[in-house]
Amino acid sequence: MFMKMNGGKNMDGAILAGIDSGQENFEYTMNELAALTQAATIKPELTITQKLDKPVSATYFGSGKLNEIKNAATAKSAIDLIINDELTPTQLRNIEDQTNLTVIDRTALILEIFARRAHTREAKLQVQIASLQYRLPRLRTSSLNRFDQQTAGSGGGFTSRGSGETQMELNRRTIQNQINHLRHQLKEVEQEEQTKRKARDRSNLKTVALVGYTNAGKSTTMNGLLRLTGQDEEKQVFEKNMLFATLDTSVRKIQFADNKQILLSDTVGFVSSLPHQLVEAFKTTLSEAAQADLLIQVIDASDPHAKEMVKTTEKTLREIGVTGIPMIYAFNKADLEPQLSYPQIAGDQITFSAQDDESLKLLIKMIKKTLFADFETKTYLIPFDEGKYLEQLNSNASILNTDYLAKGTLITAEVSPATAGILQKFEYSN
Ligand SMILES: Nc1nc2c(ncn2[C@@H]2O[C@H](COP(=O)(O)OP(=O)(O)OP(=O)(O)O)[C@@H](O)[C@H]2O)c(=O)[nH]1
Ligand SMILES: [Mg+2]
Repeated sequence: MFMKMNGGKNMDGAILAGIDSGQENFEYTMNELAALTQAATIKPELTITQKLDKPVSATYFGSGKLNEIKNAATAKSAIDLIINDELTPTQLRNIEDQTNLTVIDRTALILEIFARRAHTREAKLQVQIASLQYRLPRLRTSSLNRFDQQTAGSGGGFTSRGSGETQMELNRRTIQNQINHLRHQLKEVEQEEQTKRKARDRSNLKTVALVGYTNAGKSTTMNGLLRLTGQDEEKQVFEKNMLFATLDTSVRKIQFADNKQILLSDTVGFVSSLPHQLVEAFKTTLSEAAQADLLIQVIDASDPHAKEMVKTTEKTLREIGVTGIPMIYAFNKADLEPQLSYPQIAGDQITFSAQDDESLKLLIKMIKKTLFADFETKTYLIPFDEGKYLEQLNSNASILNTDYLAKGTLITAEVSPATAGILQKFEYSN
């Protein structure tokens, strides 16, 4: 695992480098790389970029640029080189040979952060598989050996290498076996999750999924909604100012004051160019959103790159097959932007703060309006000996009025199409 000998107190320094081939969001992805670097507790010392139409196939950067990087690293006492792209195994090896730095590409960096943040068994297995998958073609890429090699089981580690050809073959086979073994375990865990999911589906509740960029405030929104609707504190999820605080999916039932209920899920956040190994390994976790009736895309409105983040989120959603689900665009952290007035709704957008109750109430209103548009107001006369239907209404529907007549209870409520179907025989007309 990538653990610092000093316990992370004096962070390693790194040179950040990338190729600018005219892509429109280059600067944004370099900034994001710096944030990811910090999330892996490495200190970005200096950023070096090269304008090139496409990377040099053997060494990624041109040789002059590699020299510049090497000299800069010496001047800054940096020992890591973090590159804004996924490198080929050859590029990785060549750059390490030429610079004597530990080369960490964007994929390895994100994998490392995920490895550190994974808490649930499912997330741990998913990260381990993705990490091994990344390592497999790169087994002999490096001659530097700064990181512990006992990583195969724990899922982390930027690099790994064998001492010779035979050792390498052995490593390769071992890793492949390990991947197979972990996949098998993951399947079992996923099946358990699947069973839970099926039970939830049977409950027939509308489901809402929070999606969006990492650190946008999804978990804070979830916790705010839970608190406001009086759910137990233990139902709260983990929220923190760091990239990829959440790596698993939490689903909670929420009952509003008018008895309407939903299932709300909070899950992994996105980042630009999420490594394909991770998308693959996390598919089941991510696909929670695919089953939702409504998506709430949480956006950090205080981030200057909010627009790009929306694009990234939508691209990732398409990649994991989440399309055609109604979406609320929730522009969060409005409290940090003095020029924004909040809470405020415009069409399918809300400007709000997940830490502000008035905001959350307005969000609830919006959720209800979208999800329960097909609810109808009906009046029923339920005979006294059919009490179970009355109970059902009282616990599931928003009751607008109740009266007691000689023949039974006269009750007016807002009901779902399903409930309306069941209660049709009691419908009251005067
Ligand atoms: N000022 C302010 N900070 C907020 C608001 N909402 C969330 N935050 C902060 O933003 C940080 C990230 O919040 P999370 O809820 O953990 O973000 P997330 O989207 O779940 O992030 P990941 O789990 O990493 O994908 C935390 O430090 C929150 O306290 C808000 O409305 N205003
Ligand atoms: Mg979260």
